Amino acid sequence: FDPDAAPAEPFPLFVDWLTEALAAGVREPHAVSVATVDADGCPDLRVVALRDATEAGWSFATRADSPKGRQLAAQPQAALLFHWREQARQIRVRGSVLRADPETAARDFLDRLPGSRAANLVGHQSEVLADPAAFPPALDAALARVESEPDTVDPQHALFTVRPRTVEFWQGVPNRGHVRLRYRHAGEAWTRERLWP
Ligand SMILES: Cc1cc2nc3c(=O)[nH]c(=O)nc-3n(C[C@H](O)[C@H](O)[C@H](O)COP(=O)(O)O)c2cc1C
Repeated sequence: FDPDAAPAEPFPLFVDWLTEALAAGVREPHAVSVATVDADGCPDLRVVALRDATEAGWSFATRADSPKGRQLAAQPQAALLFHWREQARQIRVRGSVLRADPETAARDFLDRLPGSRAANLVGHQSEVLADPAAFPPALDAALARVESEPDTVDPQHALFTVRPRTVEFWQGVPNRGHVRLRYRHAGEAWTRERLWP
């Protein structure tokens, strides 16, 4: 990784690194950790699937009524972390979070495979499952609904975009002289700065 040859903005570098991760055989490079904070300021963290990435930001989908959905409604800030172990690389993104309009979220929902839509429609994400036997019939009912009403959209399906304020590209180096390049959005333009390892 030659930071002096890096582009002026972070998004093209993300695309380069993602392309290289796929070529290097990184498994599930689109799995990304998302950090949010709860009402007490306590961090929360989980993995989600990256749905899209553009100049405007990094997007993922979840239920609006899940803990992360509620945390983002109250405090629309998040951090993302990609860790590509095979390449000793990580990418850190921090920024404000924007929820997509219902039409965009509906398109994202209908783009999914039937099994994924059914699993979403079951709902109750992260609620206590007092009786595990309650899940299979709930999933079967949701699958039947997806089959009989294929245009059904889960109103709780939400698409969130993290709009980057900082993006850091971290390349591990065996001698510990890890190469770090941080992009910082300052006003209209991006600033690039090297960081001590
Ligand atoms: C590889 C992987 C991908 C995942 N993708 C998603 C996802 O795209 N959306 C989602 O809501 N949960 C996803 N999950 C489950 C979340 O990690 C988490 O368990 C769930 O969303 C509940 O989080 P919450 O209680 O913080 O809201 C994924 C888990 C893994 C391991």
